[in-house]
Amino acid sequence: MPYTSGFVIHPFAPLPEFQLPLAVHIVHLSFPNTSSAIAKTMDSVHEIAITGQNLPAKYIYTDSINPSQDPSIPLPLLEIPVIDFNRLATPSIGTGEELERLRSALSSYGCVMVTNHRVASSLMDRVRLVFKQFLALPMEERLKWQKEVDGFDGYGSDMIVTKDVAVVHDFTARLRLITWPEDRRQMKYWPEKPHDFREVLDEYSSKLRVLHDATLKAMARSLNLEDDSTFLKVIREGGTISSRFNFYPPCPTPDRVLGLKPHSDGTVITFVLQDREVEGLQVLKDEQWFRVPIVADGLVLNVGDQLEIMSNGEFKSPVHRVVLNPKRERISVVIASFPQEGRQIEPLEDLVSGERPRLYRQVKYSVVAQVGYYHSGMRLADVARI
Ligand SMILES: O=C(O)CCC(=O)C(=O)O
Ligand SMILES: [Fe+2]
Repeated sequence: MPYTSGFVIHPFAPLPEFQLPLAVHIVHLSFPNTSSAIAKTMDSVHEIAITGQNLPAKYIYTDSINPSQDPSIPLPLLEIPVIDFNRLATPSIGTGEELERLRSALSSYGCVMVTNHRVASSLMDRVRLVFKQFLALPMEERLKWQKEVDGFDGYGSDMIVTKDVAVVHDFTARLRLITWPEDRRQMKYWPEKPHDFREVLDEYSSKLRVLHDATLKAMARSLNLEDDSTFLKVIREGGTISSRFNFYPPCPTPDRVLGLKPHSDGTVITFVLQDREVEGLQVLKDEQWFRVPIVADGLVLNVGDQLEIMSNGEFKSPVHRVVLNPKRERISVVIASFPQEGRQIEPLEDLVSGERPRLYRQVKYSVVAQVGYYHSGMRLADVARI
């Protein structure tokens, strides 16, 4: 089995244009914004955490999530390659070397720890703080920003798209907000409490956009692409950048419940701002799970499936998951970029040659299909593989 129990690559053949099979149905986990709905949300992850209810079965894996691992021995720490963004962006101090380090890290690990990224540590702390303040608000206040039944933006558990299989749910509550382009922002889901939430997210997301754009350009340069905006164009031409605030409550049985199931991101690229104190992110490398270290002020950069395909496999989109801490809650804040809905994604011609044949077929980006793959334990990059 390639990953862990509970994560199996489904054998069914890739579907033309990545329509989900007819048997797929959508289970909505959020509730309509009515007062009677408030009682129902007592079942939500956040309320389970607050009231200490026993965990409903839908969150529990029947096998340990780490069957081959002695739970008393902690997993090894990932020696995640560290990339100095300042070196990438300042030609006079060795851009070439750092570009090669970036290329090599993204082709083997698929993730790097970015330092010297010009995002102030105080701003990163404010982002963590406003989310913690939001989480501490009374439920009625949080529910004002709740997702619609079939929407993606807002606060709540994710929509689950399943095949006929029983999907184990992630033990997390999330707040997802599109941040760019500005005319795609849906302000009705942007919390007004704490009072500076919007201002802090606006500032953080604009700083991250600069980092995002420069990083995608550096990635293109590291592959010697003639036009260093090649990857960036996919975002600029109708794509979006989203923020996702993840909350993982403490869990007394962390060997049977996951914060996020094993997945690779369906993004172009993803930046993860981790909790300052509580670990939880793990990456699968050479069929072994590793803990991702907390690096003060570092941002974890993950290649997403869209970029793995466009780079014809030069960059790998890493499988990762989030485990829970028995005593402490954890948060993370993700900024990720996506192509326009319906855009065709395929390997760049420049990266296909006699020595390196085309490895992926063309796929159409669809957010619903992406969520479906996620819950079925499939990677888009595997499904698209020729
Ligand atoms: O919480 C984390 O550290 C990672 C979150 C993540 O993988 C995701 O939101 O896709
Ligand atoms: Fe992820």
